[in-house]
This record gives sequence, structure tokens and C-alpha cells, in this order.
Amino acid sequence: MEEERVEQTPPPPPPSYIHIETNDFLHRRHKRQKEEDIAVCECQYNLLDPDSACGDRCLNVLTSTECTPGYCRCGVYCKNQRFQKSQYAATRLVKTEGRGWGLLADENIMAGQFVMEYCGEVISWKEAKRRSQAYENQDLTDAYIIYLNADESIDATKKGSLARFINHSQPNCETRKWNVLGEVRVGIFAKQDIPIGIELSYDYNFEWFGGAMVRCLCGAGSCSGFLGAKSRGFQEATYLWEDDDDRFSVENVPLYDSTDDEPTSIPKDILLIKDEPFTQDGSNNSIQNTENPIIASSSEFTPMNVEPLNGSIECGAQYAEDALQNSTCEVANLQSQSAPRGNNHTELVAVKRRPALRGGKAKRGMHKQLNVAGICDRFASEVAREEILYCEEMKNQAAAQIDGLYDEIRPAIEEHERDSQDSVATSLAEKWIEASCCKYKADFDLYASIIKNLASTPLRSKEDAASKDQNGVMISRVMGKSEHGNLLVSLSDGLPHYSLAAAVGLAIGVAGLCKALHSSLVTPCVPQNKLFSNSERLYYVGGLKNLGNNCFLNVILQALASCDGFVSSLDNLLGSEDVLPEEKSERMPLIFALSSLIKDLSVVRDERTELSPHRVMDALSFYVGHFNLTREQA
Ligand SMILES: C[S@@+](CC[C@H](N)C(=O)[O-])C[C@H]1O[C@@H](n2cnc3c(N)ncnc32)[C@H](O)[C@@H]1O
Repeated sequence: MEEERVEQTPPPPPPSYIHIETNDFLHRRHKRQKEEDIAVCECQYNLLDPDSACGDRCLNVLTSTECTPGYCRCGVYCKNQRFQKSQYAATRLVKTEGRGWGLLADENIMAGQFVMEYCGEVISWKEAKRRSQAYENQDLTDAYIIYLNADESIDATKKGSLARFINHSQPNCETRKWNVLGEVRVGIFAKQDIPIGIELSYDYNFEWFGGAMVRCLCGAGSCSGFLGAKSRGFQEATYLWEDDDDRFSVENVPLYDSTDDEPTSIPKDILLIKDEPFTQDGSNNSIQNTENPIIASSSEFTPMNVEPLNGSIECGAQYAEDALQNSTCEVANLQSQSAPRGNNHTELVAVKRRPALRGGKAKRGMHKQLNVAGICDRFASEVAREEILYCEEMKNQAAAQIDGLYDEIRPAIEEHERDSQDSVATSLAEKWIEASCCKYKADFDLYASIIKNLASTPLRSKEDAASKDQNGVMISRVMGKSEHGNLLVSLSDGLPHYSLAAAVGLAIGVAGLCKALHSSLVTPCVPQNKLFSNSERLYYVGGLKNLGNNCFLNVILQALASCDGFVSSLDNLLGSEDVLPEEKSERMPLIFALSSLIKDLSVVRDERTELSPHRVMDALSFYVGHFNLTREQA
């Protein structure tokens, strides 16, 4: 029997496009890197250690910045010029089932390896929108526009690199942005080892400017069903109006609201606690939080071990909770704003989100207010009252400042929530960070002032105070010493609960503070207008250099620098006798780097000074495998 011969017709070639290996700028010129903007690393080539020439520990690599030729001491050995030298992995084009053309690995690719650059025409956001619509009108189903930043996109439809053929699927690759000679460029990087012959894929969500809705055929169980369903292409429909390059959204755009965040897990060691529970009346009641069931029911909670002082002093209600809420929310806010998606980043405080309020209105300012007047009323000292009221005024001003700013930067935050890590303009981010730092500082000063006065000034009798203010808060206080000798103060509104929030907020903020108070390190409430009051000169504390996208880290460092207790705790750790002084930087690199940077940050100078967080970042990489600052934020 004659065998039927099936003619294998080769698939038609992919629709023509112009192959390029560097971006083509349509609406502006390629930026020229200014000499003062060139980041020079500290690597030195060592024949015996090939990684010495700008490998994983290179400060530029850590900040996703390529070394500038001629400025890197490793010269030709520098391994950190992969975009510039088009050091791509070997790949092969194939025709797929139902998904057009795709790209296969043509060699074994290692996790973290740079696969290739996503090149195309760099166009403005408006042009991207126009083109996307035009392609849709032309019935082009394949879309090739991805985001570069809030203002620009890369269109690889007519011109592009092979990366334009990578399909969407359960991703074995991801996009990362790198700073190359002053321009941001998008690279495809392997998320895992990819054996030869396996198709490359990345997640189009967020990255993609898909015009038409295309049903996704990737087959993954978790797939949203459409390509780039969370991408801006879809989000476009939710914008209500535009004003030049700004877009304003309608109510169904989920807004981020920091006050929606609740701590869901708290590192136990922050609590400095063990043994039996305590209550404010010294009995053995179990700890409940009637007002915040989420916090109260957390299985992470461990009650404090304190020695109740004789007698009880009463104090104003929710400020510890308020303090924690503010601080965790702000940290969470910054994490949320800065953390790129899909990272295994280590979170300082795990947060969960609740749906935004209808109408997209932020709930800012809705958290419980501290009754400062009620608290002040209990202090016998006029000076103490004045100081606390002054701090409250500062806190209110800082809150008003940040609320005002929030409206201004909200479009950018929304943008950032959906888009990439660097889409918030630096000037806006800086304003926000500055205001956040002021808010932290003002909050901290107020709580510090109250606690300091509780610890050091006489109180009026309960009856005395109550007779003045029938509606005044019930105040109670339990003070004790933790096992480390730190004074712990817990405050409650008289209800039989000690919230987790209070416990943690106090443990974090107060332990350090009280310790500092005891050693006279802190004068928390020096009114600013009295600082240098006889001087005409301006004084500054150091600023932190933005080495790429490390503003999130900078704000945390700034906030920590204003907590004297934190600095002294670092000193205590460094003072440990188990480690020889000369070994400290090696054996405790992070603590060492943090301590010296934070000390530097606390110095008041008569000129502006820019400090570099390089060493801290460098030390972080000891603890976080493959630490990449711009990817693993917070
Ligand atoms: C950047 S291109 C990828 C290369 C494209 N397959 C080609 O032949 O040129 C994106 C387009 O590929 C197709 N595509 C990619 N991933 C897909 C998937 N999981 N399911 C269906 N189509 C997909 C869609 O048409 C999409 O607009």
C-alpha cells in the first residue's frame, strides 16, 4: 500500500517588521547622561574572582543601573553593560497553536539571566493611546505596546527586537527596568531556569497596552481569561477625563487607601514579651479588642510580660493604636507605592487591603482621634500641658499637609498602583516622602511627649480632672520593665482590652523612647521655632541620595533616624561583647551600616549634605538572596 505523503508546508513568516536592537525615540531625543549623573561603582577586577568585575554585589547592579564605559574601573571586564552590549540569550522563533509566533529558549537559560531587551519605538503616552486605537481599528490582533513609565510607552509593532514575539502565559520570564546611560530600558529576565526548547513567556498584566480584548489561550488555571486584563489598556476605560497629560479616574478605579490597611502579622520578637498575660487592673483577663476584631483575633498576638507598678494612673485612650495605625499604614503605603509586583520582597509589616470606599473616596483622616485635651487635663504641670498641646498642633499641621498633598498626588499614586515602579514623578515622590517624614516625626513627638510627661511629671487626681471634664477619657496606665530592662508603657481607654496595635506600637516606639529618656538621650519636644532661635543661619539635616528607585528605603531610613530609641538600640547591639570591635562591620554589616548612616543623618549641619545609602543597601544584600534594590523593595 502506498503511503500517503503529507506535504509539510512551512508556516508563513511572521508579518514583517523592522528589527532593531536599541530603542528608537520618536517624540524626543535620546537623553545624554550628564557626568554628574554617572554612578560609579566600587568594583575592582580581580583575576581570581570573576564576580569582582560588576557581578551581583556591584552597587550599580544592586540599583539596576548599568556601568558607564570609561567610568568603570573594571574596564573591559565589567559585566554590567548587558543592555549596551546586547548580551542576549540564544532564542528561536516558532509558530504556536493559536497564539501566533512565539520565542523558544535556544540554550539553557539560568534564573535571573538577562534574556534580551524589549526594544521598539519610544512614544508618548498620548501617541500610545492613539496608536492602540488605530491598530484596533485596523483589526490588528497582535499588540506590541508596553509601558516604559507613566509618560512613555514602547511600541514594537513596526520596529522591535525579538522580545516582541514573547507570548503571555504562566511566566518563566519577567520585565525589569534598568537605567542605561541615563535612559530607562526594559529587559526580559528569566524568573527561573529555562531549559532549551521551552517557550519564553511573561505576564502581560500591568505591562501591556493591549487595545482590543483578546481571549487568552495560555491555559493557566489562574489566568484572568483575557490578555493584560489588569493592564492600562483595560484601565483606560475607567478614566473619566484628561487634562493635558493628567488623567482622572472614576469611582470604580480601586483606590489605595492607607487607612484600609491592617496589620495581619507582626514579628513576635518586636513585642519583647513572654509569660503570663496582663491586664490594666492586674488580673488575668484574656486580652480582647472589642473595637478591632481583626487585630484582636490575630493568632500572632503574644501578651506582654510586665510588672505592674503600684497603683494605676489613667491616661488617654487610643493614641497607641492611632500611632500604630498611622505608622503601619504609612509604611504599607510606601511599600505599596514602591514595591513592584510579583516580588518575593520581605515586608516589614504584612498588610491586607479592604475594598476601597464606593466613589473611590479615600478614607483619610477617619481614624480615631486622640483626646489630647483630656490627657492634658490630667497633668498638673502647665509646662507639660503646653508642650503636649504644641506637639498636637504640629501633628495636626503635618496631617493637614499630607492630606493636601494626597489629593495632588493621587493620580500619580493610582498610576503607580497599576503601573511600574518608577511612574511617580520624582518631584512628587519627594514631596510625599518629605510630608510623610514630617508626619511620622510629628506623631512620634506627640506620643513621646505624652509618655515622657507621664513618666516624669505629677498627675492631678482623677476626681480633680473628672470634675473639670465629665466627658473626659478614663486613663489608666501600666508600667513595667521588660526582660531587657526597657520600660514598657501600655495605655488603654478603660475598656478591658489591650489591643495588639497598642502593644506593638508601644513596643516599637516606646521601648526605644523610654530607654532613651532614661539615659537622657532624648528631648523629644523642642519646638522648632526655638531651635537656633538666636541664629540667622539655616541649618540642615542630611538628605539621602536617590540611587535609582530607592526612595522607599530612604524614607524608612529617615523615619528611623528620627527615632532616637532605634539608634541607641543599634548601639546596644553593636556594643555586644561577643564580637570584637574590628569584626563588627564584617559580622554585623547591616547594623553597622545602619548605625553609622542613621547617626550621620541625625547630624545638623550648616549646609545641605547628601548622604548615600549605598552601604546599607550593600549590607542588605547579605541577608536577601539576589537582592536587587529596584525589585525587592522594603
Ligand atoms: C507581543 S505579541 C506576541 C507575539 C505574537 N504571538 C506574534 O505572533 O507576533 C502579543 C500578541 O500575541 C498574542 N498572544 C500572546 N499571548 C497569547 C495568549 N496567551 N493567548 C492568546 N494570544 C496570545 C496576542 O494576539 C497578543 O496580542
